[in-house]
Amino acid sequence: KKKLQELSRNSALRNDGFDDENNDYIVRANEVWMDQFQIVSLIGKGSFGQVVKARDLRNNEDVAIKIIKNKKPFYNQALIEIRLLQHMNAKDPRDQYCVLRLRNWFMFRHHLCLVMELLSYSLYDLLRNTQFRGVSLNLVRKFGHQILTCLGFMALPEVNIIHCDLKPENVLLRSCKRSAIKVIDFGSSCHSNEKMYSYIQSRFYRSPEVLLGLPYGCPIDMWSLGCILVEIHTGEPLFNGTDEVDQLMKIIEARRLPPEAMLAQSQKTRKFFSMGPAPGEVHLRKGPDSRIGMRSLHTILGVETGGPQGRRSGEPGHSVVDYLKFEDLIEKMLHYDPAKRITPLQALNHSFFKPTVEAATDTA
Ligand SMILES: COc1ccc(N)cc1-c1cnc(N)c(C(=O)c2cccnc2)n1
Repeated sequence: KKKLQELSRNSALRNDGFDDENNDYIVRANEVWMDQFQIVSLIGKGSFGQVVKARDLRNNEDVAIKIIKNKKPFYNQALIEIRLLQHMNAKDPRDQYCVLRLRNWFMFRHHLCLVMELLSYSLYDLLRNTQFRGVSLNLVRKFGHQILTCLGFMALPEVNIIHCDLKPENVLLRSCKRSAIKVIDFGSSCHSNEKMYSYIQSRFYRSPEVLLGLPYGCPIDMWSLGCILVEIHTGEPLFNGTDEVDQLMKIIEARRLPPEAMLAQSQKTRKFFSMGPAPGEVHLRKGPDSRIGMRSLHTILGVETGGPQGRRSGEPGHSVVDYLKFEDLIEKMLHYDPAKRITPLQALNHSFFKPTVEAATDTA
């Protein structure tokens, strides 16, 4: 057995030559699997494995196949993703809540494979196509409404799932010609009452309660959404921390200090703050206290100065009134206290999503 392990470690003979040194399946274009799936091309790679575009010859449709790494931890996490996707798809039979559809799954050459509907580019790809200048407020409104519909569905008592990794890369256009989107990648997700990890969410989109190691729930996805909606309009991440401490510092610059109660409850406060002599007195460990509140949303969005970098000045749909509504919604999405943070259903009723007189009378 030792000899065989030695052999497989050193030689190219991994999984009979089907795998590379990262336990990823070696993707070969035009390969036909089980007389049904013809591999077309590689779409994306991640820690989980790879995603390929394929032709389902039996159902005559293009699909995306997520080929999970031939390694136990990735296999186990993918089984959770399958269970969550099946649960959500079953609760949304008419496909109304912008959740990725899982078509099928199977084992192939020791790789767990998830067959998914084929979507198009991600919001990150879209941002890149604007040279990171951002998309219009009207498009932000369309994307925001759909993602909130998805979060509202996930927060339903009979669904009760937290995404845990909402970011522009995980929101995909359904087709490159329309603004319809779907939320993907439930590989880090969990049921609200089955939380397994404390180290979750991609850093830029990580909520204060997760940064402070506090109990968390569905509101962590609302925090991420607040960061995402600002980013897709300005073109840049709202809080681009270089590490966890810097991440919270960047948040404090814009949102002032977290509530006393959250700091008192956190076991990680010392990581971010030094405590002053007076009770409740805190000082930032990194950077001067003077940075607190120095980067307001009002300025970042350019509410009264023609939008981000003044680039939207005079553009229809980008008036001060439009921006004041947008700023107010984001303020509520970025409440420190998860219990006070706006919920998806409340957000869907916010004035930012109400049609304006111009838009309503715009019969042109
Ligand atoms: C043509 O398809 C894509 C092109 C670009 C990007 N960024 C994603 C896709 C795409 C299309 N359909 C899908 N179902 C997926 C995924 O599910 C996916 C892609 C990368 C990582 N994780 C999931 N990804």
